[in-house]
Amino acid sequence: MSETAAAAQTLNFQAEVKQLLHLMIHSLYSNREIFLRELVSNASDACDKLRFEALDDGALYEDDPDLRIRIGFDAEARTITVADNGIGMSRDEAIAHLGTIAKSGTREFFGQLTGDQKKDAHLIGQFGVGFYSAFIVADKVTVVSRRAGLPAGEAVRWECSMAGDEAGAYTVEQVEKAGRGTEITLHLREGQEDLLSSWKLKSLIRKYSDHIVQPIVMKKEEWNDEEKKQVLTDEDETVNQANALWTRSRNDISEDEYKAFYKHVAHDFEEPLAWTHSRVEGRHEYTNLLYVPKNAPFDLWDRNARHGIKLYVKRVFIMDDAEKLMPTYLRFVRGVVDSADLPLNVSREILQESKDIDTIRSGCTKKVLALLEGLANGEEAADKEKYAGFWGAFGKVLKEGVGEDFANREKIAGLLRFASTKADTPDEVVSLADYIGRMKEGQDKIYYVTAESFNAARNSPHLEIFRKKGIEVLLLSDRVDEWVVGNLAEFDGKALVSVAKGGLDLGVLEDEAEKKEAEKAADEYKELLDRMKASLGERVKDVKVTLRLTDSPACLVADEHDVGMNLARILKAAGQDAPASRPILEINPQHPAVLRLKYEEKHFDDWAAVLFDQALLAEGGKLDDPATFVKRINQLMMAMSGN
Ligand SMILES: Nc1ncnc2c1ncn2[C@@H]1O[C@H](COP(=O)(O)OP(=O)(O)OP(=O)(O)O)[C@@H](O)[C@H]1O
Repeated sequence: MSETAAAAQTLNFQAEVKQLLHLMIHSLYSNREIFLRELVSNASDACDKLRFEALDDGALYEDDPDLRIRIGFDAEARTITVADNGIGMSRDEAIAHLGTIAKSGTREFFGQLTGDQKKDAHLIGQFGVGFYSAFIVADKVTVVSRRAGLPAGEAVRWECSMAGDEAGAYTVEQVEKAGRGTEITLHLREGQEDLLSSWKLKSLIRKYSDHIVQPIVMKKEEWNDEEKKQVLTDEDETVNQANALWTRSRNDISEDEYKAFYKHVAHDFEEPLAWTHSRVEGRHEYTNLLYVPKNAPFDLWDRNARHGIKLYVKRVFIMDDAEKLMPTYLRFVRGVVDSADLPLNVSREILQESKDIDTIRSGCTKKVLALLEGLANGEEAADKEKYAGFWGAFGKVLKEGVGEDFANREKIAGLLRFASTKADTPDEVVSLADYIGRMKEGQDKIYYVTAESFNAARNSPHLEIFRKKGIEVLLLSDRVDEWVVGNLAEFDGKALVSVAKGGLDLGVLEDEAEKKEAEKAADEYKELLDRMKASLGERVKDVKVTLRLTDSPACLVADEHDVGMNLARILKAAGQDAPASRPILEINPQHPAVLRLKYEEKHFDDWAAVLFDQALLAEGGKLDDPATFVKRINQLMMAMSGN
């Protein structure tokens, strides 16, 4: 190792770390006890990693094969130490892991902070507080760590001291450390003295870290008659249960234990929304304990975001973030899968190919969908409330499943919730089953409209006839909704039909008299339709008399097999080529503006263009040439006022 690396060096924190430290202290103070949970959680992960790496290289255990976490305190020095004999950190790793935040989406996360302590505390919880939570209770933190496999002389000492509540820099230097692993010493702030007690620390461990797989040991205390107080002995005692929670039977695990374990695996601050725990036997034997979080993580939409499943094989930790274990549309699920059959040396590459993994994934997917169904259809009001919460946080992600998971499509479709014309509010509360239950006598289709915003959907002219007849229409305004309807042709035998595509066929809901009227109008208006078509030229595929409108003069519809207008716009915005297709302009023969057009000579082309453009605007489209549109409107207004 070079001289410079060995000498103490002062390095600056990444700007975001400084910000996080500051926020942590100010926003999380009322949750100060979590620091112990976070440090123990990291220590446990470090032990897991060592156990896994040692599968290939047993020498990493050195002469210390029993993994454990040790917690101690020194009342005089006012310190608490959390030590593990896990994988440890090299100097470079300490700099990278403790001096920077490498998570994707970090900048976006900081952009969301508001300065309101309560809200920010919540956000920080979602971001993951981790190691830095030590600074809630300590104003100086010293980390001494040696990576397994490195010689005793190549350990690193990392230290950061806060001046007031600010810390801008830390020091690293090379030191000796006999045992591998990490020892973190917290120099407590004023007012934290209550933490310097065996009783207090033990109760925190039992409360937050009971489920940790490795033993958490502390020195035993004994009553000393001479000193008339409890004194520490040299004897160790294990404070936690120290067994893998998921291997225990469901009946033996309390709600609180499940919740505490969730916070560890998910690095979440909040309690989970729901969980499913089962042992699957048969061709493949595995245990899964899967949680649905309450809130979306800050990086839900980041393609490189971590996935939340930890894979174990026969209780040996294999990997975090095993993305193959959950389909992408369930990427918010957190938890553990422990397989009895996979080889211990399984790698990400092997997972990609493994049929066993496919089976486990499909089993886990079913479990999560069943869990969600249980909430969605639950008798208890609390379940429904939970499902509404789930939908608010993850509904958009679940929608992706309709196109992604063919085998479970109908099930996923059953879990979807939409806004509709029934309530005419943006709240997504209507299931397809609700919709079908409310269908009109003789109605055999599920109608929907897609638009870029809820208001554009709600006010779409295409809804006029539906509103008049009291037929419910789903109002879809998420981008992903186009993907949903593009992949979901029917539900429960009922076709999903866009109200803005193809010829409107209301089947038996159609009024015969109206139909006749329209046919008559089509004959009567044939000449006008032809003239308009000729005038609009390339902009339209056809011009027809409509059945859809009651109030508006015109609307645009896509031909049956063409890409819908909203989807075409989304594709265009995403830089993708939508197949070029022209819309059909439908005109309302009852409307005075249309009636008038029959007799228009001089300004016919302007009228036709304005009708087209306003139909385009009404359904959320953008004008190619807004200036000309405005000019035409002005000209027509002047013409009407006799100028
Ligand atoms: N006891 C430890 N032994 C070895 N490495 C550690 C230890 N504690 C922390 N680290 C390293 O520092 C990194 C950062 O820890 P930190 O707790 O801040 O975040 P995290 O655990 O990765 O994620 P989260 O913020 O979600 O908790 C860890 O990923 C790990 O690589």
